[in-house]
Amino acid sequence: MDLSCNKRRNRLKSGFIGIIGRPNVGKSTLMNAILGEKISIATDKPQTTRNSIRGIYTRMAETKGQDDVQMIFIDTPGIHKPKNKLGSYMTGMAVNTFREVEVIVLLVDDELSAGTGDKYILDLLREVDTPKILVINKIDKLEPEKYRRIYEEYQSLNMFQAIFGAAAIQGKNVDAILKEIEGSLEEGPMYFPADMVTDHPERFIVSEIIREKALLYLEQEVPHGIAVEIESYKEEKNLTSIGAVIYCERKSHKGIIIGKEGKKLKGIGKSARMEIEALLGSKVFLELWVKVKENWRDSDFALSNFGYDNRE
Ligand SMILES: Nc1nc2c(ncn2[C@@H]2O[C@H](COP(=O)(O)OP(=O)(O)OP(=O)(O)O)[C@@H](O)[C@H]2O)c(=O)[nH]1
Repeated sequence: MDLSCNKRRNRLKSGFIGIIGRPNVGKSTLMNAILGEKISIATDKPQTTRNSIRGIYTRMAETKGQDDVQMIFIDTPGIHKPKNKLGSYMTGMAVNTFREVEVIVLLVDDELSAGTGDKYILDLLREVDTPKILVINKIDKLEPEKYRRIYEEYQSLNMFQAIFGAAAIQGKNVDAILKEIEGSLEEGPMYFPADMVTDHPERFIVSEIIREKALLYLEQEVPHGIAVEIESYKEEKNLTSIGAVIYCERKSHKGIIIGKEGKKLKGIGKSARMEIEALLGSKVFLELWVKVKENWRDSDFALSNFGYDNRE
């Protein structure tokens, strides 16, 4: 009898997966559905995600003979034709991601012929031979006929090893997507401990929550020229004190963010605080300031200052 097989550990399949797609298509929502935790912020305003955020999905096999799996997801910034330096930075980061990952998951929610910018992404994708999976997201609100058209249009490109319909917001078909990804992974190392869901420090997630709340509260006329910087972060027994600055590009925006009698800023602070308290599991004292930094999206200095510098 071969006793050695009793000691044999399950095989581990692991790898990096890039979730890509046009702004607002549901990438963050899909990643959150996979991870079951809120790692990446999701709003209905495009270009919400600026940094590549890693989410780590680990599944340890329940029975012998099954594989253990670790998938490290990279939630890339919305890709679009660059209009300024921040735009170039975001696109540059996304293209680098295509080359580094084991699998690319492209999310779409419309027909290519709708001219929504997916063509631009496809052109970039053609440059790499990484395996690609297509996810047609938001099927909960797509007419079946339209879904069929999107499906056929993408299928005719012969670029994808599999095409799925999904409703990330309901977690619909997420398991099937995971299974397909798993099929493309090879035996590899355990990159992160099994209980880790992100390699980003809590501070960063906190700043993203504040940015999300600010975007949700702001009027249409304030563009995406806001950034959040955590100035102080002090953890005490049952209280975390956080001081953060919301930077905007124009003086007139500052007034909008603060609102009449400071009401808007208070609202942003309150909803951010409640979510941060849930994240940290402690009481939070959150102080917010608003400062103007003109044209920060076109300034190399400000970009690297806010952590958006991709030059090694
Ligand atoms: N109806 C419907 N809405 C969805 C679905 N998935 C995402 N959304 C919504 O679409 C909006 C954008 O979702 P995000 O996950 O922030 O999109 P994103 O692609 O990460 O956006 P960027 O960060 O701008 O690149 C949010 O309002 C989501 O709630 C879905 O399956 N169905």
